[in-house]
Amino acid sequence: MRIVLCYPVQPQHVARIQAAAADCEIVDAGQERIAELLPTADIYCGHAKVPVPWPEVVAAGRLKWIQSSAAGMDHCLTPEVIGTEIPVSSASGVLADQVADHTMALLLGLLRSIPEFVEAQKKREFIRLPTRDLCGAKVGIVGLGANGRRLTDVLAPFKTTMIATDYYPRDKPDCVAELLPHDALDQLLPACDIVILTAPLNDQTRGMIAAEQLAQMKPGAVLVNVARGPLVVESDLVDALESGHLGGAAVDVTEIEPLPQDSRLWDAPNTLITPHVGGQKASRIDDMTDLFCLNLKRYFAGERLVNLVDKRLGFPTPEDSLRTFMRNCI
Ligand SMILES: NC(=O)C1=CN([C@@H]2O[C@H](COP(=O)(O)OP(=O)(O)OC[C@H]3O[C@@H](n4cnc5c(N)ncnc54)[C@H](O)[C@@H]3O)[C@@H](O)[C@H]2O)C=CC1
Ligand SMILES: O=C(O)C(=O)CO
Repeated sequence: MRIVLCYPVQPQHVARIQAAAADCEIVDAGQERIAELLPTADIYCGHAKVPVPWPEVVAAGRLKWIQSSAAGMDHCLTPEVIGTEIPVSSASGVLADQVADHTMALLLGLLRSIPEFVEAQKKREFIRLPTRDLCGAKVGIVGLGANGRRLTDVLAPFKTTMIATDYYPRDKPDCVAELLPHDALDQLLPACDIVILTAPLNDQTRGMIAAEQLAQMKPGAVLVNVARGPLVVESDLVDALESGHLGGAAVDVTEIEPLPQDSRLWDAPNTLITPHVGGQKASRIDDMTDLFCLNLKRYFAGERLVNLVDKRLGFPTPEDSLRTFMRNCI
């Protein structure tokens, strides 16, 4: 069997994968050779950022399992892959701490006017500027998976009131006041001072925040997107910021990445943009390799994969999540 890798492994990671899959040939394709080598894979672990010939890969009939090295599955859940029996597992949970940290950095930076203070600092100006409070705010979280749940832990001490929506509205964390079904967005939006997007990108969520939803948000409310850019219709977001209806936006992800030089978002008022770094983490490759090795052992033992994705939905069910696996291990 041949395992093809497309995440930035080093020799020690390859050695660990080899130990977990003794009889397999391991090929580190990297981004440079993934399009060429994926059709030769029995098992694929990675996140190709270049176009991959999925119809050819599926037609070759060789691929038996995809382990994504990303939590977002939009890079590999093409119609061809969804239409096969090939199991797909996600990296959900591996980056949740960092995405929560980054969300807090964006949110607090925006509310406490940090970019304006940095600008003033550069000019050696010691001036007071208006700031806004996180404490006491009503925060809506759209998507209570690994990232959304970790974010509720981190937000809890800030004396906010949290409400959330999720596709599986169960196991409400104690710190969340209300957990609503995914189609109750029109209840969440008008109620919140801050709305944070942590849902996956799929046919249902693409463009879920457009002019109509932005108009439902409270005047002065803030939108934070740490999920995927296409959840939001970016031109509508810029309109809502320019009109002053929204009080600000913080985005780690944009419709097109890198954000095009001529995008209106660059100049939108009260907007913080980071270049999709929410999941950056010192131990990311080590932790991803841990998850892959765990799943390799389970795969060869004929056991159910951790983070097995429901391909129809595009994310793992709560029962298959890494969170449930970890809870059952304790
Ligand atoms: N900014 C970054 O660097 C990162 C971004 N991400 C993005 O964040 C997303 C979420 O990551 P995880 O929490 O790990 O995924 P996850 O798979 O653990 O959770 C997704 C959650 O969203 C819920 N959901 C699905 N459709 C929904 C809808 N229409 N409305 C509300 N909730 C819905 C699901 O029930 C699930 O609980 C990923 O799909 C990925 O696109 C993930 C990691 C890093
Ligand atoms: O894991 C993901 O989906 C990411 O976006 C990481 O950068």
